Amino acid sequence: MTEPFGTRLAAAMRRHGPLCAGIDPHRSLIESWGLTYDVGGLERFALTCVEAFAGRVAAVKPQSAFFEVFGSRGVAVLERVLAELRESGTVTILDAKRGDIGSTMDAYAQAYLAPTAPSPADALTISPFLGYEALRPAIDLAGQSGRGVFVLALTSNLEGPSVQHARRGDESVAGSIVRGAAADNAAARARGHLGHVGLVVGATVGPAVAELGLDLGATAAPVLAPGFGAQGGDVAALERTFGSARGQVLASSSREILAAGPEPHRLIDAVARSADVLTQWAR
Ligand SMILES: O=C(O)c1cc(=O)[nH]c(=O)n1[C@@H]1O[C@H](COP(=O)(O)O)[C@@H](O)[C@H]1O
Repeated sequence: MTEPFGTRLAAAMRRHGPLCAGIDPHRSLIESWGLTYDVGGLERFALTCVEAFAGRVAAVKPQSAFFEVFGSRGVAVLERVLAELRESGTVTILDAKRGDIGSTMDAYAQAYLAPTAPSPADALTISPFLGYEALRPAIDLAGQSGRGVFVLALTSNLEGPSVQHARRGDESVAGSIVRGAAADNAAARARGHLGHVGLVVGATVGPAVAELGLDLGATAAPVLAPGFGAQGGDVAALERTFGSARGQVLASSSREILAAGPEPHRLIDAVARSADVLTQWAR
């Protein structure tokens, strides 16, 4: 894999619009598709998503938890999903929010981001709340392998601000994460490219980016913005939150798109509708 993650993702966003389609096989969704909530139903659901999304969307984000809930057979389905998306050339972001002490983080990095990873993704979501530098093995290995990471900064859930807005001196926790990503993307930024260290900033965080004084535009970070759709985030919310950094934003939507299933053509239409709206906004 020679081309860096940031440039591959930017090309996919230009081609398909800045939408990431999430594969979150909730029990209620599987059942609403007329499937049984078991490994067979999971597999049918997830592979239908692959059929609809592969080659049609900038990125696909399978949520690991919904596969892990079925044990090793569910993880095998996740591995198949990643393999089929990889074969189609679609950018994959595995949402597993890994974060641990550095020596353990190294094993997570080997598991998902190494050239030898058994079931690699193009990028992995990671959690910095054991300290940004604890993530170093994943950040560095991703860069070396042409892969990426998305570091949680301002999450879309109501509980996030109690940690992420906290300050030490003048700097908020989120601010220190944004500063870390900017430093790790400095070389890509100097070349005018997106870097391999992305940030997660929810589409629902409202004025927090501005209030905390975060300059996302200076980070060269791709910004994954979950919360678009089912959690209430829309284009107006994205504009309020990201403004001039809009060119870096990859909005992510799961339930709103998945509710259009099970017919693949309806999923394809749902993705196209969201991608169109986002493309108009990002211009
Ligand atoms: O990292 C994420 O993707 C994520 C971060 C965040 O702050 N909020 C958030 O909702 N997510 C994930 O994004 C997806 C949102 O799904 P929907 O609300 O159904 O679109 C879920 O897989 C969440 O785990």
